[in-house]
Amino acid sequence: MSVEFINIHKSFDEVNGKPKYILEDINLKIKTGEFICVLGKSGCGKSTMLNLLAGYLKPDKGRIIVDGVDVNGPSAQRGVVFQQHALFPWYTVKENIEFGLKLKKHKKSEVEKIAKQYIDMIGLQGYENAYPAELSGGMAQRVGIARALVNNPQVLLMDEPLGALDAMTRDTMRKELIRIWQISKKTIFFITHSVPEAVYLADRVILLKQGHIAMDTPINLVRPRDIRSKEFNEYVDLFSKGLTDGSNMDVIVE
Ligand SMILES: Nc1ncnc2c1ncn2[C@@H]1O[C@H](COP(=O)(O)OP(=O)(O)OP(=O)(O)O)[C@@H](O)[C@H]1O
Repeated sequence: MSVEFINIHKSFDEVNGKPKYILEDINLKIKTGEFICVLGKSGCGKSTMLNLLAGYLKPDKGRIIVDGVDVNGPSAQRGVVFQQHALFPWYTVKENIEFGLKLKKHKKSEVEKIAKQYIDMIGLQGYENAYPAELSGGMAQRVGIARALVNNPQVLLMDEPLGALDAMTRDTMRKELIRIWQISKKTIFFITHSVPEAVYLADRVILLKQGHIAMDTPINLVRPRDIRSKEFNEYVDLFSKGLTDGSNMDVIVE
């Protein structure tokens, strides 16, 4: 599904009777199946953009259009994965994945078949009956991703989904995510603080700065990407410079 932000303005407060815009005049077109990474300093409005697209927030002005239809609230077409995977601790891996489907009143045999398909996709065969407390952070996050995928959303919204993981697991999960994306062909809107993560994952990087799109840059590198290559690191330098402007930075440059 394609996504379009048109003239989006969003404020939470007013200053001297005027809205204090967190996002101001955001215009962005995302193609079906495109992997977009949004980079930006803390507080620049990344999550606000994601929450608007998810339908959790309403813009002051402007429209968000998904495949020709205005976003007016949350929809199963748009699956969300957060940094904290929010699994039900009292449910097993299989039950957590089945939960969303059960709500839609599928047949039991169908629910089991779909859950199995997603357990295979995330490589957790053998852990079907494990509880979240028995899983590593990376495994739990994979369950979180499967739970978002199970309703077959056409757009996947990911808010720092790998942020809480250690460096090695994070690296594995990036590769895993590319594999899942290549199989499922979803449109992905992915927020990160990590410049190399954005360069590794994205078809296109959007750099947000003080509520504006400061850069909108395609990554012209074949996959799988070599993080040690000169070209990869030229992109990392480009976005790092774009973010810092010589000022104090809170960006991870691994
Ligand atoms: N519900 C809300 N009410 C009031 N202010 C809010 C609300 N949500 C976000 N803000 C403010 O909007 C600004 C942007 O927040 P947002 O969470 O979008 O930033 P972010 O770029 O995702 O930051 P981070 O990288 O730290 O998650 C911040 O100044 C934040 O305090």
